[in-house]
Amino acid sequence: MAFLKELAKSAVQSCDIDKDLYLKYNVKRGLRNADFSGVLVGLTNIGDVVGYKRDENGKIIPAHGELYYRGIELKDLCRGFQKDGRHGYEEAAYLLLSGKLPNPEQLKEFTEMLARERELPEFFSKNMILSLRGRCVMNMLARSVLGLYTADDEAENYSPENLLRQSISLIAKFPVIVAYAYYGMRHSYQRKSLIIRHPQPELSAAENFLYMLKGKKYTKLEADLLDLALVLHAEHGGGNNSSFTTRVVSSAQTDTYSAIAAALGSLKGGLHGGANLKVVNMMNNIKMNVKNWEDEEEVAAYLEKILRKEANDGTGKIYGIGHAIYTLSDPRAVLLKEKAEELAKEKGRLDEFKLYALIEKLAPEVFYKFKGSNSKVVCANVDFYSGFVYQCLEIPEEIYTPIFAVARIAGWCAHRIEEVTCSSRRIIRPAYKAVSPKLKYVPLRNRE
Ligand SMILES: CC(=O)SCCNC(=O)CCNC(=O)[C@H](O)C(C)(C)COP(=O)(O)OP(=O)(O)OC[C@H]1O[C@@H](n2cnc3c(N)ncnc32)[C@H](O)[C@@H]1OP(=O)(O)O
Ligand SMILES: O=C([O-])CC(=O)C(=O)O
Repeated sequence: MAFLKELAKSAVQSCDIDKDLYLKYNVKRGLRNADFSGVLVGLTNIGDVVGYKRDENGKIIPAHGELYYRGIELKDLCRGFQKDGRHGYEEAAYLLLSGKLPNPEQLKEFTEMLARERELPEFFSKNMILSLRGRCVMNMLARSVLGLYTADDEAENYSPENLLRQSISLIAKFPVIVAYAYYGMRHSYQRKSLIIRHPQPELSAAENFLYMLKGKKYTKLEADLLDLALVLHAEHGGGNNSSFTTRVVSSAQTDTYSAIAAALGSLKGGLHGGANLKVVNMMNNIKMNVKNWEDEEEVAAYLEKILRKEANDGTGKIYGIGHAIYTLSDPRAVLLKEKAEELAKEKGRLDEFKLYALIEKLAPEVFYKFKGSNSKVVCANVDFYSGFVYQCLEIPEEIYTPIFAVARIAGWCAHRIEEVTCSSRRIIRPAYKAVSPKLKYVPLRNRE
């Protein structure tokens, strides 16, 4: 232990870089400009995330968020399939992958192809169920994705048709693997029964996922809500951490499974997709420590305590709040909140919903007071309400972040195809300036 402690001290000392050096060399920390906008690093035809406007001098003007999948506004897409009374994830995935909305025949064929592709390769299925020990479903999913490489005879074929075939297969298999991995984890770590349900081809992606998790015990509203959550999480431009990871790894001309395993590692992070579970844990902490959930002063004081690193997990983060692009609102959080309220009423959890809504209202005010008037404009992001929705759906919390992956696999695949096939592609290789002094090599015998 003492040796490791010493080693860690030395590592930390030799890793630290003065913030002023970033200014001196004009390096954008986190690839973010001083006005909080992102450094432009790529072009895409897939998703467009709009979080602010600019005035004639180029200054950022906060605005309500808009999200477009292949040029179509997300809220219009959602209203479209909701109005028809059908599920929308298959349509969204088709749109993201192909660039166009499907006609009825194309949607039928694509849906049937997805349903067929849900079956896992037999050797893999048996092997996985028996050997998938692990405590983290995201990591189990990443390992399974790498395992699928072995089952794919065309794993290294980068033709557009093959990339699409692999994409459809992964979109179809992700929910199945997550359900099996969850039950495998529960079996090996919590000593509970191992439940294996076979995927049902006649069900939509959302229904089939609920079926594999809970059997037939789900309502129409629950399936509709999960479908909406999948559509809302399917894509978010090229710059979000996991899609950018997919693009960086894909730009080196590696295989689909390696690129997607890397994206999963990114999404798991607590500042990205992992925030949905962090929000639920934070809310549990708030519920325990705030006596009156309707008292604005008491709630605000506790949020300030979180920012001061004196409460919750001590990181100073209010999870589910803030976004790299959105300022006044995240359109996905707006759409999810609407439905979350409906669901909370049905489930008798309106008190909790109201506490979420109060925190959504108070967090930006508390944040500005704490950070000062030049701080960035923050709002609730998609992760703020999603965990609450999954709680209402009685989905185990171990798979909150995996659900994000089940949805985002469509966006990752679209970005991979764009990165690999685009005629203007180049390996992504930015520059790092070395700021450490040059030292002389000292022979081992002469060192202290
Ligand atoms: C699907 C998604 O990935 S949505 C995002 C999910 N993540 C979360 O909800 C975690 C909480 N939020 C955050 O950490 C951030 O808002 C992020 C990571 C989402 C966006 O980050 P950025 O746009 O890079 O903002 P950045 O982290 O530079 O924030 C600027 C400052 O505000 C602070 N800040 C931003 N959001 C928060 C927050 N929710 N709580 C506390 N402080 C925050 C940062 O710590 C930073 O402070 P500093 O200048 O003193 O270092
Ligand atoms: O865009 C981001 O930085 C994070 C996000 O909301 C997402 O990936 O859905």
